Amino acid sequence: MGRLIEGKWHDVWYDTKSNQGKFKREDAQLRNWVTADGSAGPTGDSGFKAESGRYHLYVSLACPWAHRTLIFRKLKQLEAHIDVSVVSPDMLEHGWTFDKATGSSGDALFEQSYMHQLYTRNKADYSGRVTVPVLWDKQTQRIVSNESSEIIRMFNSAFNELTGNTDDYYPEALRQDINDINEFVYHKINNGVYKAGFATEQAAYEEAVQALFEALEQLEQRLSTQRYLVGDTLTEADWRLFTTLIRFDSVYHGHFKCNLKQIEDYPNLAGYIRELYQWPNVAETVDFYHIKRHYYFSHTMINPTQVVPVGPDIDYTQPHNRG
Ligand SMILES: N[C@@H](CCC(=O)N[C@@H](CS)C(=O)NCC(=O)O)C(=O)O
Repeated sequence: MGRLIEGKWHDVWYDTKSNQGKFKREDAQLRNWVTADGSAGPTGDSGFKAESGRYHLYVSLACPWAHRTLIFRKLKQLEAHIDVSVVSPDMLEHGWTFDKATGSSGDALFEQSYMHQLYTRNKADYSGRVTVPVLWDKQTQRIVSNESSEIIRMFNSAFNELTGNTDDYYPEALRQDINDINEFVYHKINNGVYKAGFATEQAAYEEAVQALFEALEQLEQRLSTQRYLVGDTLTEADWRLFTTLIRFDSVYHGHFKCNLKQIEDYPNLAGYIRELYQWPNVAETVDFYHIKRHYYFSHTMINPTQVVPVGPDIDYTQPHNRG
């Protein structure tokens, strides 16, 4: 794990010392948008028109943020239009790699060894973390975006004319409600598990775990009276929650010490993740080998032996019993 400083790779862990042992996530820096006509999106430059074969998606199958983009690629039938490279689950001194011997598909575009080389290809003197997912533009040879929440919005609508798929996971009428629940889920759950897992002081850890489990209780209640996070419409908010919940019992519960309960202990949440897991084409985006291997093997300051646990053994194909 490390970061680029003016284009040079440095192998450093997150700095929690200056922040009372608390993990603080940095904002993604590369924030352009693919749009149907190539006009500028809410941020960044124009010139990224939705075209078949023009964009390439770099992901880790372990990463919950990258996982969102893989799900949207399936839901919106973009497989024929956007190809993918998968990094190795092992993220050690070089950060994300394309080492085929340890589970990467290889870098389909440039046959590079390391993800940080893609960032310096985009900007030679780049400074910042080298994260996945990344959406790359083959035409301008630039990174369009390294922010998953925005990549899924592009996938949701920009390519509709190409695919003919007009399913909408961010419908106009529900946007305020979706934004509100996203905000809650992001801070308390998606990033909440990381705040617990990467905390380096007891108080910081306990604070994060309390907030996380209070939030899970609230979601369990919410799903007792409605099918999805925003009423009875499945939206992006559900997919954003799903990628954290599906990793919870396998890695966050043990590795990140989020162990007051498992998701399996919450009847509504347990049924809900099964329903989403069983959604057409979604199960094939879930790879528990990459998920467990990445966290337990890469975070050597949390798990120095790098031993990956065998369990838990959970059947997500069981009936979800949600009507
Ligand atoms: N805001 C980003 C966060 C992505 C992110 O943090 N990805 C993790 C993998 S789960 C990563 O690449 N971490 C490497 C690092 O922080 O150095 C997004 O949602 O796309």
